[in-house]
Amino acid sequence: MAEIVDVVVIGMGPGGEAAAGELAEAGLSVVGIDARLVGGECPYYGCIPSKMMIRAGNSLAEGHRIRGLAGDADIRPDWAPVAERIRTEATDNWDDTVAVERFTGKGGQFVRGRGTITGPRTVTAAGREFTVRRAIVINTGTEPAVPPIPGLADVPYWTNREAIAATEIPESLIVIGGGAIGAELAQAFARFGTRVTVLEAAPSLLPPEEPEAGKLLAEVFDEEGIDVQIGARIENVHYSEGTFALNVGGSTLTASRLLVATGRTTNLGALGVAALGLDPAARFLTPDTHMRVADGVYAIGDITGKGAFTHISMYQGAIAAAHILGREPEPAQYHAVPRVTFTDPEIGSVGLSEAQAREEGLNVRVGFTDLATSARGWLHKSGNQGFIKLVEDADRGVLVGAASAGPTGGEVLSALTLAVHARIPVGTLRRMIYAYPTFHRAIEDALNRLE
Ligand SMILES: Cc1cc2nc3c(=O)[nH]c(=O)nc-3n(C[C@H](O)[C@H](O)[C@H](O)COP(=O)(O)OP(=O)(O)OC[C@H]3O[C@@H](n4cnc5c(N)ncnc54)[C@H](O)[C@@H]3O)c2cc1C
Ligand SMILES: NC(=O)c1ccc[n+]([C@@H]2O[C@H](COP(=O)([O-])OP(=O)(O)OC[C@H]3O[C@@H](n4cnc5c(N)ncnc54)[C@H](O)[C@@H]3O)[C@@H](O)[C@H]2O)c1
Repeated sequence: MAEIVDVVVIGMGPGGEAAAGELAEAGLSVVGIDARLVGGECPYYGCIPSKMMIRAGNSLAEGHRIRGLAGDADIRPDWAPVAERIRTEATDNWDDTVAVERFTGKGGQFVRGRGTITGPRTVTAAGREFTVRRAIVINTGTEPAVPPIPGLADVPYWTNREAIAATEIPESLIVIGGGAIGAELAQAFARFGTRVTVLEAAPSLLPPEEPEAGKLLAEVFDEEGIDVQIGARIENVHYSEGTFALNVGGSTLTASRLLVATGRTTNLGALGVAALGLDPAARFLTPDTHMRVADGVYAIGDITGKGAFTHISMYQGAIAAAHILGREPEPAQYHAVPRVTFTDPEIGSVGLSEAQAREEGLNVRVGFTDLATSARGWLHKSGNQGFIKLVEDADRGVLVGAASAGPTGGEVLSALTLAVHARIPVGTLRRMIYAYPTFHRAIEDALNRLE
């Protein structure tokens, strides 16, 4: 017999967990369903533990920068504290008891299992059937995508999940994919002494970002001894006795570990979206500005294809929860989505790239400045690589996109995100006073170079 509740949240990623908690606290009867861990990819296999690895790797890199700036240092990397921190502080040994209790403490009911939509208002999970009075919220996220390279499916490759859980540093690592995951993890492992090769099929690292970002990262990786092969065509993969062998462009590359970081995949068919009249073969669900994909059905997070970032999941979750509660949330806007790849230098960007702005037919002016030649970059010296790039819609006199690469590129991005989000006139940005000698003062230089 179906259990009648107000809301069912299928998948408890960051936005789903927050929305389910908010709805339960507001007094609705809420069932949260997750097949794996409450909180989703970010706390257990993504943002949080990967940034712990990166923080540790960056501290090693800073240690190496002592030479030439402040004397000498004897750096001996040790992965053990990183693995321990990830196990105990980040993931509770991949145990979500605290998150489950946080939700049930707000009055929610948690069901561990795979949720399937069986009708416009019904969901099944763990042998139970739920009928909703108000809403179904879909926050099922993504799974690592594995490309159809001959032999790959038969070898014990890592995805981000195994890489994050590594208790020992691999002697050598081949990373397939030089996107956000591949670039971040490649550099983190390399800084602990792993010999790393990155194979990227596109003509640059981080292909959706400005080409200057991919070029900069390739230069830095080269300086750090990371082998980067762009335009890579992997013919096949073999594995024998602890060694992976990849045939790439006529030569054979070997390593003790192989990380597949080639994007993400979804499975709307298995979720049962056909029962809602939606296309089960589609890759993403396309919500309206209040996150509805059908009457009484909301979708949030990576599954919406609006940017696979925790901040998008949280943003959309808050809108969906407010709408379900009958409030009038501001419609979702995506013209100023910020993103930061936490390599060193960090690569931050917001809004449109130059190429996207030109594709949209805008009258584009671009301002570019090299961070290393700014006052702060020059005095920072070692580790000062970076740039600011601004993309202006010259007809409206506002920035529609910007990129900020550098030691604190993600933090400098905040000013640029505000400018794009609030459509602040370029004239106003030019009249602003930029503190000397900050990294963000380079924004003023880039503004003066708009042409
Ligand atoms: C290595 C890595 C690093 C990252 N770093 C960052 C970062 O620094 N910053 C950032 O903003 N983003 C980062 N991301 C992306 C970020 O993790 C995701 O965008 C974020 O988790 C939001 O995803 P989501 O809300 O769609 O759900 P997810 O986090 O993907 O969670 C979905 C949940 O749904 C569950 N589920 C799926 N199907 C079902 C079903 N049928 N029934 C029940 N449960 C189901 C899953 O078990 C999972 O718990 C990173 C990702 C990775 C992999
Ligand atoms: N700091 C962050 O915010 C952060 C960090 C990690 C991940 N993420 C999110 O997670 C998503 C997934 O990350 P990802 O790195 O897996 O995906 P991605 O789409 O960012 O990068 C995948 C890369 O793999 C390449 N590729 C695909 N097939 C290939 C093949 N056969 N051979 C060689 N290269 C191939 C693609 O050209 C692409 O550059 C990202 O899009 C991002 O939104 C965010």
